[in-house]
Amino acid sequence: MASVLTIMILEWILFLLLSFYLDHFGSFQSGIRKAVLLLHSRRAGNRSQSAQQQTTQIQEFEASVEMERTDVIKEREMVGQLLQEPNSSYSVICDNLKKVYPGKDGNSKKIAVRELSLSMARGQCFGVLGPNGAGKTTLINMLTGFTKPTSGTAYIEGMDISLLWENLTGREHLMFYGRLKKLKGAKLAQAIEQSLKSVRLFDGGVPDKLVQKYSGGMKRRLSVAISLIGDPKLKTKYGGSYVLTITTMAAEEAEEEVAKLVRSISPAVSRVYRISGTQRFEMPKQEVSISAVFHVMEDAKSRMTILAWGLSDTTLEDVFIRVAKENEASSVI
Ligand SMILES: Nc1ncnc2c1ncn2[C@@H]1O[C@H](COP(=O)(O)OP(=O)(O)OP(=O)(O)O)[C@@H](O)[C@H]1O
Repeated sequence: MASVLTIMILEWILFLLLSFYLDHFGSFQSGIRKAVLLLHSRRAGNRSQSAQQQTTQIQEFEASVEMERTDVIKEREMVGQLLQEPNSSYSVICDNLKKVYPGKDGNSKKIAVRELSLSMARGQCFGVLGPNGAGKTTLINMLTGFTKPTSGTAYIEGMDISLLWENLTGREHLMFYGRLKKLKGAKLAQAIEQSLKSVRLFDGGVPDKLVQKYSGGMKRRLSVAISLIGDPKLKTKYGGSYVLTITTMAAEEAEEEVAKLVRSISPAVSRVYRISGTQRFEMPKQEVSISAVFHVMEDAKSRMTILAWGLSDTTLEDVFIRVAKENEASSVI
């Protein structure tokens, strides 16, 4: 009888401890993680750290104990190898790239990108997939210099991104990317000037200001210039056109007459927009001669009221509007 009672008391103590443990730490698996983490943070003398820091540590710790997939391990090894023996057929190499955003309004810090290592071969089309919040934008922003990595770095054509960006001027950025695209000397200088002008960053000493002094909009315009400098394939495909802008009275009849007139120059003309009497048209260069446009416009001016008109080459803005329109159309389909 005494031994039965002893066993019951022991069981009672055991279950009491077990229920206390589960109540405190949740499930077995996460409980073990948290318990180890708490132990770890206590050892490190972090008793006074806030709950916010603890949450971030939990995130990091859980990430580190998760088993890495074999392809991820292989990629990491590959990057290690490439960093030791540089290979020019890889144009982008990310080496343990990490981004942690600081916590705001009582929220904990956010690990957006966790020690990402990967290599992209030159000419390779590389897709980044992931659910909302997976860190795709943050990765691209780090690679394009809009966000500074918290740790780790990336090499683009062998150049370390952590040495760039905020302490360079707009002109220096374009010089860097122009050189990546094999432009040199006068051609490079010309391409830089053109790019800066096309995104309206040329005047007022703006090209020689540090990018850290640029506003958000100026940075975005610089990134458009960067993406197009030296390799205008994006621009040639969408930009092999003249742009004709004509302003008449804002009356349907006058506007339609102008549209008819412009279509007589080339059937492939397309109207970009029509706003209060101002219409913008695009005409494929191979089908239109500048002299024909002048001829038609002079004739039109003698017959109707043309308040203003102008002919120009496609600007980056036109290219952007066209690409955005095509995207919009394909997403509707
Ligand atoms: N500036 C910021 N400050 C704090 N947290 C941020 C900031 N930018 C992004 N985050 C957070 O970092 C995580 C990754 O965001 P990111 O925008 O990189 O994801 P994404 O994969 O591009 O998402 P989506 O597919 O929705 O565009 C998200 O949880 C997001 O809330």
